[in-house]
Amino acid sequence: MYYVQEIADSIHWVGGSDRRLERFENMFPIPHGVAYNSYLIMDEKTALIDTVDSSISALYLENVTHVLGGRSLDYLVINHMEPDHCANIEELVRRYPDVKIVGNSKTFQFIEQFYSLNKSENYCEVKEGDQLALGKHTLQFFFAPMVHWPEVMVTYEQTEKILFSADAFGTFGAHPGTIFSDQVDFEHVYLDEARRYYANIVGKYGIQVQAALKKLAALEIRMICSVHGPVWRKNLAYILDKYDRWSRYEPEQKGVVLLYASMYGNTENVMNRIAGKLGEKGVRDMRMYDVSKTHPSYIIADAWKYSHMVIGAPTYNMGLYFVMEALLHEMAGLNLQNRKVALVGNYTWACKSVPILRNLIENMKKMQIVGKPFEVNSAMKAAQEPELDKLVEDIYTSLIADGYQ
Ligand SMILES: Cc1cc2nc3c(=O)[nH]c(=O)nc-3n(C[C@H](O)[C@H](O)[C@H](O)COP(=O)(O)O)c2cc1C
Repeated sequence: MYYVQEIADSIHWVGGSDRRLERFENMFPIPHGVAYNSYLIMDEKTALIDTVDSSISALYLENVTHVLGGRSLDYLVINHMEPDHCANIEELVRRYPDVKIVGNSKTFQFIEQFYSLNKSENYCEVKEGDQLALGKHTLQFFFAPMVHWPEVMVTYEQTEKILFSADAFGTFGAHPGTIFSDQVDFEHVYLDEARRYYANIVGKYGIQVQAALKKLAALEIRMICSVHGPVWRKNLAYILDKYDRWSRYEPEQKGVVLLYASMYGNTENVMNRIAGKLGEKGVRDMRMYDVSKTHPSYIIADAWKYSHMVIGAPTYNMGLYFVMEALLHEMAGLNLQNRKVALVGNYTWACKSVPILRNLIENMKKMQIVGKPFEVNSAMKAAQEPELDKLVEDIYTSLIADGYQ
């Protein structure tokens, strides 16, 4: 049976949550599920903003039917053509054959690639800044290309001053029973997942996010309605500030992420010793990951959060341990930049891990290698203690120079 909420005068949330799906995009674990939001405006004309994933189609269509209350659907606005928001376009057109589909030229190109609608007479193409009057409400469209697909646009409702923001400001995590960010302890319930969503899905496109934020700064926004996660009606500056920081690749927090690969425990031992020594110096903000154990999306999210990384890995078949190599390629692909990085390499007969690690890091933008990379020949020996202490001191000095307290 339907479940909907009116979020503003005549504007209804008609989405839902999926807590069964193991991996979002078949890649990212989602232990807290995921929410798919769609919004229906009931005015002289009716307008539905985006749709949802096929996993919740049945509930979604009941929601839409219930709110429409026997009326027809006049407009279907497609801000984003990713299938987790578009799965219901064909069914909606079948049910409401006269519905006007509102999008830009790229939207319609993608509709035709994904579906076999053959309903171009229903297309209502908009350009940057165009307006659509529904009665009391007027929608205005702004393009946000590559946040994070080329066709993406956002829709601004002028009367209630609501931004329907597509994937922007979204997060992993199903609705916990409430749909507004101020009804939960966002900082503890959602923030880590919002960062993981941003870093892994939108992170590559910092320049484009910055351009979109600049455009939106000209609007008075009272509510942000993303297609994932909670609706923002209070403290909007909080999430806007996070997006601004994340998209500038500026660390949120001074601190150290230690990530290592290790087969027999010798690299792990050195990483533990580094963390222990940093702890003795008073560093509290540290996260340590075995890259073979933790899904890369979590490590990448923390790399986005913290200012420093220590990366350790063994040499493997004259190269770098595969899992570490894959993770660093992923980080580079997501455009992570502006971090301070210390390196640890291990080998038994010829050390390749250090030069490869150095090369991968130096090929990323604005990365700074801290201290002298520490090489372990199979297992660390007591004679290397002063050298390790020096590296730890260099990491600590760099943290303090960055303002760590
Ligand atoms: C399949 C395999 C390939 C390896 N290839 C190399 C290599 O090309 N060069 C080298 O010096 N050591 C190589 N090693 C040795 C490890 O890098 C070395 O034993 C290291 O100390 C392991 O670190 P860990 O104790 O953290 O796992 C290889 C080890 C394995 C299991």
